[in-house]
Amino acid sequence: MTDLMREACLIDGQWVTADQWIDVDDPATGERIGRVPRCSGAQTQQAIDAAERAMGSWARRPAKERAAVLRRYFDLIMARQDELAALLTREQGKPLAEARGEIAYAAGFIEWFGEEAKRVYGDVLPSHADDKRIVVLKQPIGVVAAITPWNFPAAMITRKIGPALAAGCGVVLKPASQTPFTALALAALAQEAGLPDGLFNVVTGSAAEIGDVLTSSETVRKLSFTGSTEVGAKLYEQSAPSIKKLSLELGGNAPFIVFDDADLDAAVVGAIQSKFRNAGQTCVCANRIYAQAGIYDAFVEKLAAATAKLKVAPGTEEGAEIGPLIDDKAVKKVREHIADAVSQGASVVTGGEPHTRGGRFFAPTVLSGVTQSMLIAREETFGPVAPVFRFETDDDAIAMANDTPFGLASYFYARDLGRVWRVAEGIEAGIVGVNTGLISTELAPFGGVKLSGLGREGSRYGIEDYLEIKYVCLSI
Ligand SMILES: NC(=O)c1ccc[n+]([C@@H]2O[C@H](COP(=O)([O-])OP(=O)(O)OC[C@H]3O[C@@H](n4cnc5c(N)ncnc54)[C@H](O)[C@@H]3O)[C@@H](O)[C@H]2O)c1
Ligand SMILES: O=C[C@H](O)CS(=O)(=O)O
Repeated sequence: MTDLMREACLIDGQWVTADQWIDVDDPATGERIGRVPRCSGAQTQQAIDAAERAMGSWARRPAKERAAVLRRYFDLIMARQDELAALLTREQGKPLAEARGEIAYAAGFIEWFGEEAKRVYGDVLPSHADDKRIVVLKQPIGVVAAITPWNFPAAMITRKIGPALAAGCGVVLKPASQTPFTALALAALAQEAGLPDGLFNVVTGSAAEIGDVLTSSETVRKLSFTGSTEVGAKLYEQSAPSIKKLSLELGGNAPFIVFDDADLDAAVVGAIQSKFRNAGQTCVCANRIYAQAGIYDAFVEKLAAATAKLKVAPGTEEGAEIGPLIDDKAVKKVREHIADAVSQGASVVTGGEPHTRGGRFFAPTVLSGVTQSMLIAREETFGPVAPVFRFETDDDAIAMANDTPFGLASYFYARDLGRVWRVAEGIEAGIVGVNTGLISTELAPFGGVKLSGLGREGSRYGIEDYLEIKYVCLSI
């Protein structure tokens, strides 16, 4: 059975190391769990060259054959779900139940795009002359560079390699240095599934050094990045000279609106699910909760009561619901947001302090009396803090929700049909959850507008970004 714990990188089908190493720690304990190579720029270039060599024959294989390999890959990931989840929790910290869910979600992208491989259709279009025929081909875009974040160490990877491999592309992946082991385990299983040597490469190391090689390479035709808007903008700029096709899944600042006709108990469940998943460390977490004046006090009371019941514990502990934050910097940002809000008049209804477990554990928190002028309204907290703002009218709610340069996810609870349509159409976001706090599925187009990014991942739309359209004009 394939060994999943790899302290080496995969380049051209070989597991390689480097002269220098990067330590990886367990966010729940701070203890070192292993190390990964600090790959060089030259090794990154070797990975690009390997991906280019391997993709030729892979793309020429019938789609049905590529699909069969991806199906085997899906089956292998699901067969090792528990071990992969345990590895993911050790390096990222999320509760084991959430990690198992992420592994299934991640495998879903491999399954979905394995099937989509067989449905990459071209066109024959009505011609402009009787001696001409117009044919449209769809072909793999070329070598893909993928750079991924630490908060979903499996799903953010397969959301990229799934469509890339299905389209016939070669891939070089740079995972986050905080969570490399899940990526390397996925690479080991890809080898077992039968992906050709060199088609899928994983390099760990200095983000800037590896990023420079990936963005400046003219062999790399596509960059798919998930992470902060700040880094995304930098990579966008670095990619410009080589005119790459980019997918950017960036930061968010999701509004969660509760109208006075909402089912309050359902809204509380949805707010808890959206806000506290992964201890608030997801790009689609409710970052600002707006409650209409007439139900504000009742909603805050219900939300605080449910929040106070959440179990804070290491992800491996039975019943854990809120794991540790990823690092000390994350704890510092949460504390800054709370302190700034309280200094401007907000109140801590529950939580508000680091958890008694110490380390990177933070008590799930509800703030009331929050206003748009506070840091927590303008920045992505990326932690377990639920700030509740009061609003009067529907127009006020839409205006406050849109008062951000971001536009990834948004949520609202209401039952009036006209209100649902007006708000869903008025919110500036790529994703709108109506009477639900959970929107994540490989079957839907995931992505943002404004500073939250470019492109969509998942769904039948997700493979288009890994294809080029070729117009063939036939003279007959
Ligand atoms: N839109 C989405 O789907 C989505 C999903 C998850 C996370 N995110 C966002 O990601 C952020 C948190 O994740 P993070 O802290 O890992 O983000 P980050 O931007 O710091 O890092 C993301 C990845 O980019 C790499 N990186 C950093 N600087 C780089 C550089 N100069 N050149 C090349 N690569 C570089 C990192 O090593 C990591 O692999 C949040 O803003 C969150 O909203 C967005
Ligand atoms: O952090 C953002 C991820 O995209 C989370 S999910 O895909 O919505 O689960």
